[in-house]
Amino acid sequence: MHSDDETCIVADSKIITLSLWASRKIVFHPKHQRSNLQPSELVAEDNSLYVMTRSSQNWFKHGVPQPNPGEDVDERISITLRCINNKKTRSILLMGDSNTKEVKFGEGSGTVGASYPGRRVKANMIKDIDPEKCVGYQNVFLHCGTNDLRNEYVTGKDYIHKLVGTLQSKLCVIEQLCPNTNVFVVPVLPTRNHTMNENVMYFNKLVDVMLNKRFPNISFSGVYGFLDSKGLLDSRLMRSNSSDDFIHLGKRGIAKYVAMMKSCVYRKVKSIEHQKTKQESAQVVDPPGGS
Ligand SMILES: O=C(O)CCC(=O)C(=O)O
Ligand SMILES: [Fe+2]
Repeated sequence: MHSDDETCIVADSKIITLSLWASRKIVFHPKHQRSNLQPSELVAEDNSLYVMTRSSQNWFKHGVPQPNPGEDVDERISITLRCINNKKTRSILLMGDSNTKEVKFGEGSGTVGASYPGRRVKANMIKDIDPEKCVGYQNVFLHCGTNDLRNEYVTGKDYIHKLVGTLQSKLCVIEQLCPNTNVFVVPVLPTRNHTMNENVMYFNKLVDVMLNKRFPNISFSGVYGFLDSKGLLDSRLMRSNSSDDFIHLGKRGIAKYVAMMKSCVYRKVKSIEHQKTKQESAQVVDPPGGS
């Protein structure tokens, strides 16, 4: 039993298997204990195709059971087609509020660019983060927005502690579903509203502590280049056409945000490659069987 979950397989792609010459049973087993999914199976007939989603690989293992000893079965061949992208180590899923809406993935000017394929998924509040959407991406950016921290919602420090608890439980599920994905939590960008900023800073501080304690591999950085000398969101990075919008990034701000994401991914990919090379050369140097 196995999953087709190699990192080079494109996240939203289909995996297609063509069966020829004979039929076989294909079995599917859930991979995670916490999931309430049931095992299932299908018969792949001669001259048929069956299709699996890439993300189903994160939930199920599949396989073709061996014939019983002495059982006489016709020969079968299967051909499996997968969509591969060699830039996959740089694939990005960006999940966040309206401030991430203008981040455009794809090719051409004003986009993230073809070297970093990906997509943006809306999550206006922390409760809207959908861990299943992260599967298949090598890099996930969770952009915590200000919606949860609106002055009218924040009833006190307990409320902010609870929010961080919700974020922690979302991260636990992401960790389980996508153990090999690099996760980046982007701190909430301070705004130009002082009262809101107090809540933002308190939330960011708690998230920092929670990540250090529970998820030491998750990166949490990227805000400070967006602030002016007073610690407020730099007005030059904001939308210029509306004076009462004290939250949203404009074109320049979005470009800076995209550059920040790309540099986070680039540095992470390089450090993973570096670690791998170090491990490989250690294996070459080590005498077989150890000392
Ligand atoms: O032969 C089959 O139907 C399964 C093939 C398969 O799982 C694979 O090639 O990854
Ligand atoms: Fe497979």
